This record gives sequence, C-alpha cells and structure tokens, in this order.
Amino acid sequence: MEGDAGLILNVSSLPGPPRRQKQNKAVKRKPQWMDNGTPTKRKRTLPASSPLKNQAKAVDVSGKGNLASAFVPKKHPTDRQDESTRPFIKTSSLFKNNPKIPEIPRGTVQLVQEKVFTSDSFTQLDLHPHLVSTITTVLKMSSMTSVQKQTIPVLLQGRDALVRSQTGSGKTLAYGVPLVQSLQGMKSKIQRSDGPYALILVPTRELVLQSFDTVQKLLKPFTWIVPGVLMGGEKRKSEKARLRKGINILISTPGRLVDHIKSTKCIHFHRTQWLVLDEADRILDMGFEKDVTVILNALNAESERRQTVLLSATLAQGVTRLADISLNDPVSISVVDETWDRSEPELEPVQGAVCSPVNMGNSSFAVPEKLKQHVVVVPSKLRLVTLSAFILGKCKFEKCHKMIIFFSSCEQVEFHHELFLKVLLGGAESDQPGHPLPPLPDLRFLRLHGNMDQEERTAVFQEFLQAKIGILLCTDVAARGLDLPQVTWIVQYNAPVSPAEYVHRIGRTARIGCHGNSLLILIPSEAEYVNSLASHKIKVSEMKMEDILANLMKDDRFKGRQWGNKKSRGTNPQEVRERATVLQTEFENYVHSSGEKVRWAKKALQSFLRAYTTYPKSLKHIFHIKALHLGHVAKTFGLRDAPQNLSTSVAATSKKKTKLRPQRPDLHKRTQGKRHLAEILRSEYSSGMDSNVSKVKRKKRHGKPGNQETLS
Ligand SMILES: Nc1ncnc2c1ncn2[C@@H]1O[C@H](COP(=O)(O)OP(=O)(O)OP(=O)(O)O)[C@@H](O)[C@H]1O
Repeated sequence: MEGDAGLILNVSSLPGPPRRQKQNKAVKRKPQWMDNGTPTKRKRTLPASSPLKNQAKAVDVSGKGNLASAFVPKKHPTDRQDESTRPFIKTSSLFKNNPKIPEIPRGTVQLVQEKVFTSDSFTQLDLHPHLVSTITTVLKMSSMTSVQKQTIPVLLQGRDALVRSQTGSGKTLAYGVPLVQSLQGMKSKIQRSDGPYALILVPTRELVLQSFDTVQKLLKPFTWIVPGVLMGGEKRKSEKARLRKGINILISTPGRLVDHIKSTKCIHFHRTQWLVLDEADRILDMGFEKDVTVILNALNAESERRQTVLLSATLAQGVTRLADISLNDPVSISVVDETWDRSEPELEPVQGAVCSPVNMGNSSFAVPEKLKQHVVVVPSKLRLVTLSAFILGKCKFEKCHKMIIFFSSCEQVEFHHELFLKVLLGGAESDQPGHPLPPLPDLRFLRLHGNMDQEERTAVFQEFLQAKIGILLCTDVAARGLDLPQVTWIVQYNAPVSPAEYVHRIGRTARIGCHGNSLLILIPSEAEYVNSLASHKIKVSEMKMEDILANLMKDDRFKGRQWGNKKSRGTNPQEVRERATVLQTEFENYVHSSGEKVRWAKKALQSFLRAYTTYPKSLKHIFHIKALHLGHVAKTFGLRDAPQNLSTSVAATSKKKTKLRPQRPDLHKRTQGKRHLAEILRSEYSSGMDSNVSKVKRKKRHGKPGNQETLS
C-alpha cells in the first residue's frame, strides 16, 4: 500500500532482489492527484538473511506505530498454488497513518414531519362499493393515509396534481384508487382492444412490477379492465403480442415505452386519459428527459384531454420545464404537518399547517418519524472491515434483521457480494481443510443492479421481498419506490449523489409508520456532508467506528493467534484492532489468491473511482477524487497496493469529467469515453434494449472474476 504498506513478510524464502525491485516501484507510485499530504510510512523490509524469513511476524495494530503484539496472518487455501509467483505477503496495517476523524457537527435541525395516517376511512369517499371492499378485504386497509385523504378527492374531480409526501406514505393508492374508480365508471364499458386509457411511468423495472401488482389488486372486481407492463429485459416480441391484444392500464419504464413507440406499430394512445409519473423528479430529470419528451409528444398527438399526476417524496414545485408543459392548472399537495427540533426533545412541536397544499418550493425533505438515522466516519482503509463488522453485528448476532446496502456501481455490488460470500460467509472454498472461516448459515447475501439479467433481477427482488431476514447489496436501482416489507436497516456504503437520493434510499425502511434505521458511512474528508444534509432538514446522529468494530469480539473466527484459548475480556481495544486486522487479511488473501481476482478487485476499485467523479458540482467540495488516498481506498477492495496503472486513467476521467453533466444518471453522450461511462452509469435505469449496454452485459455477466468488462 502506497505510503502505508505495513510490514512485509517473506513467506517464500526467495532471494532479496525481486523484493527490492518491487518496492522501488512502489515508492514512485503515488500519483500527483491523490497527494493530499497524508503522511507516508517507510516500508520495513527484511534482509534476506533475516531470521524472520519464513516466519510470521508481529504486526502493529495499536495505531501508535509500535509493534505491540504478535499476530500471525492466516493463509488462505488458495495461497498455496500461488506461492511460487507471489513471493511476499504484506500484512494489513489498518490503524496507522489514518487521517483524524473530525467532529460531527451537532447543530439544531428543524425537522419536517408528516403524519402518516388519518382517522378517515375509505368508505367516506364516493367510491364504487366493490372498490371499497377490495381495499378493505384484499388490501386489508381501513383508514386513509394523509396523502390519500388529500389526493384522492382532487383526482376524482378530474384535476391535475403535483403530490409530495414522505417515502412509504401510500402514494401508489393515492393515484391508483381514483384511477380505477374513474375507469370502471366510464359510460361506455372499456374493451381490452381499446388500448391504453392510462399510462403509468416509473423509473425502474422492479417498480413496474410492484405498481402492476397494486393496480391488479385494485382491479379485482373490474375484470374487464386489463393492466399490463412494458419494462425491458423481456422479449420485445412477447410485449408486442400483449400490446396487440390490448392493455388498458399500461405501466412502463420510459425507455422501454419509447422503444415501442418507435418500433411497434400497434401501440397507440387514442383513448389515453391518464398520465401518472411516479417518482416524477427522477422521471423528469435530464436522464429521462428525451424519453419523456417523446412520450408526451406521442400522447399529445393522439389524445386531446388528459389528467396528469406527478408524485414523489422529493418533489419541488415546477420540477422541470417538462412538468410545466405536461400539467394543466395543477393542485399542489404536500403533506407537511409538524415541524420541530428533534434534537431538543423537551420542546413542543411547533404547530404547522395540517395537511396544507403549500410548501412545495423549498428543498426540505420529510423523513419518516420512526426512522433513526446514523452516520459513522471511518478512515478509508477501515471501511471494508467496519461494514463487515456492522453486518455481522446486526445480521449474525442480533439476527432478525433485513438490511439493504447501497453501493455506487454495479461492479462494486458484484465484488462485495462475492467477497462476502467467499470470505465473510465462507463459500465453497471454506469446505477445504484448514479454511479459517466456517460458513455462517444465518447470513443470506443477495444482490440487485442494472447489469443483471432481468430473470435473475426479478427472482432476487421477489426473494428479498418475501424474506424475513437477509442482506441485499444493490445500486440506486433499488433506491426509488420499492416497498420491501420488514427492512430494518439501510446502509449507504457510498454516499448518494444528492440529498434527495439519500431520502429515497433510507425510505426503503420505516414505511407506513413502522420503525427503521439507517447508517451512512463517510470517510473523514466527507464529514461535511452531514451539514449538507442538515441544510435539507435531515438530521443524523453519530455512531462510533470503534463500537461497530467491537462486534468482531463476538466472533472468535477472527481471534488473533496470540490470544490462543485465552478468554476475551469485554472489548479490549487492542484485541478489537487485531480482530479487524485478521478479517482484513482474510479479505486481502482472498483477493490476492489469483491474478484474476486481483484484476477483478481493481475493476471494482476503478468503478468506485469513476462513480466518485460524478458527484454534482454542488457536492464537489465534499466528494472530490483528489481528496482520496488511492492506497487506502485500494485496501477496502482487498488490494495490498494502490494499482499503478489506475491513477492516470482515473485522473484523466476526473479532468474530462468537468465537462460531464453532474448527476450520475443524467450524463449525456458526447465523446466516446464519456458515452461509455454514461452508458455504464445509466444502465441502472436502462430499458434493456440499448444495444451498447446489452453488449456490455453479454460480454460480462455480473462482473465475476474472469468475466470482466473493460471500463476504459
Ligand atoms: N391506507 C393504508 N393503510 C395501510 N397501509 C397502506 C395504506 N396505503 C398504503 N399502504 C401500504 O403502505 C406501503 C407504502 O405504500 P407506497 O409504496 O404506495 O408508498 P409511497 O408513498 O409510494 O413510497 P415511496 O415514496 O417510497 O415510493 C405499502 O405497503 C402499502 O401497501
């Protein structure tokens, strides 16, 4: 590791020169762009005649620079085959040369709060009795939520609406109920062959399936109205066949719908009376702008009158020019009812307007009241072990937890999924004699991202939906709208690109009045992000890294050998550090067990760095690639050294990037390199028909070792 290599252990008794060569190279390695003055540490090398040759050596984990205790790194079984080609193993030096962890500001934050439920029942609305009985008996709901109480009557009057209410507050039914009510009551009964009467656009395929499920349930008594989906990942031919037969309520991602508008003759919008844009701020932003323009033009050309609804938890008035032209004299509905300072619990809530249709213009976000938000500031090098300790603490030792972990790229999701399966959980190799980590049946790791086959994506989504426990590693493809019951923890391993995305990510828990928790993991240079969240009225409380790492004390698989059969007493900080080092060494051993795996880790690291360059201008002072220490970041990918050839390409990307559009999903295609980057990043939301993205997918299914995509 550049500037922080730790001790170098000679395990193969090869002569000195090759090692000296390797180190000389390493000294030159530090690229200009990452030199932020982090203290560098001189590497200790052992002379060829050293008595320590072929022996395990003491490792400093004290963080004070002294060799405090003896720790023997365990050998991974796969190390054996590579010993001839990999002469040295550097043990982890996790606790040295780390930047100071800054104080997290404890300012006063005026929280925006919403009341979820009202005491009003669906029976009070002027709805078809069969619709009411479906809501109460099939969906098992009796009282309306605040957003439903405000929105349903407005939409039943035929008005356009902009609807903002917090995540998990029931916006789907807020538009679904009036939509079904209006379609079932049409004077001339709807025929399947009439085609779409309503169009519902959502940003991801999983959300298409989820919205379809809700609409289908509402339509139970009205069997003549046919709902259907278009979402990519499915054969275009079968979608065309379903369109030909007739779909009355069409639910789609924008990209896939545009594809059919362009290539499917039988699609038409002669009778389309409803347009719903769920997650409207996402759908109307630059990433989808072109697609939505095509859709609006197609609708305008074929149907005269239309009722349009825009919904999101983070909707500001006049979202975009597109919203302005798609809405006709809209009613703004925003469910904000109380504002108070939760940092001073003795204070009474400041009385605010109850459910008033105002306050759409500001960028303060309401977060569910029972959602406890946390942040932990962790030096770069310690991020992987801290995340692992957190997973073990919650999902192995507390059990009963269902957790979602967000990453900033598909490659990172694949990498960590594989790494956790093989090292943390213990995969196939753990069956081999001598493997230090036996399997943990309690932990179930799943992954979800835009580069997966649709079939697998749907299967994973369904599995996690129904699971009582489990850990879903994912990209922002799962950030919006998904209603996954019983999720207890949201972890953001990479910070989101905007406070709005932060709100959507954490909104996958604490839904509809339930309890939930979130943890945002930042490195010291990113601590300022807490202030940025506070400016949007989001308050997070601090967790200490040491407390998270202390979970490793419950897991004797990570006991340093020098502790032998000694019983661990409490949370001895020294022992905690040693356990963290054992775990880090396991990760590093796994990654370095073959050249292929090293390349795979480098690709994941590269994808992280590329994603890091895509933070918008407004957050650049917090998330700037120049603030990263490449060697330390590499360690969190199980790499012992900062990859040499990576720095220039990333630096180049960083330079070029200034011309790119700021938001990750909004990147536009200009140059070859930028196009490639934009495609990879936008693949989270693609229609599944984009030829270049498909090629990438075919070339590299899931980014597993030996099946890698070239990123630059
Ligand atoms: N009136 C109600 N009573 C009880 N549960 C409800 C009611 N309305 C909706 N729900 C349930 O609340 C959950 C969240 O609803 P929904 O997914 O529509 O929220 P949302 O506001 O669209 O969230 P997001 O902003 O994250 O998309 C769902 O499980 C839904 O079934």
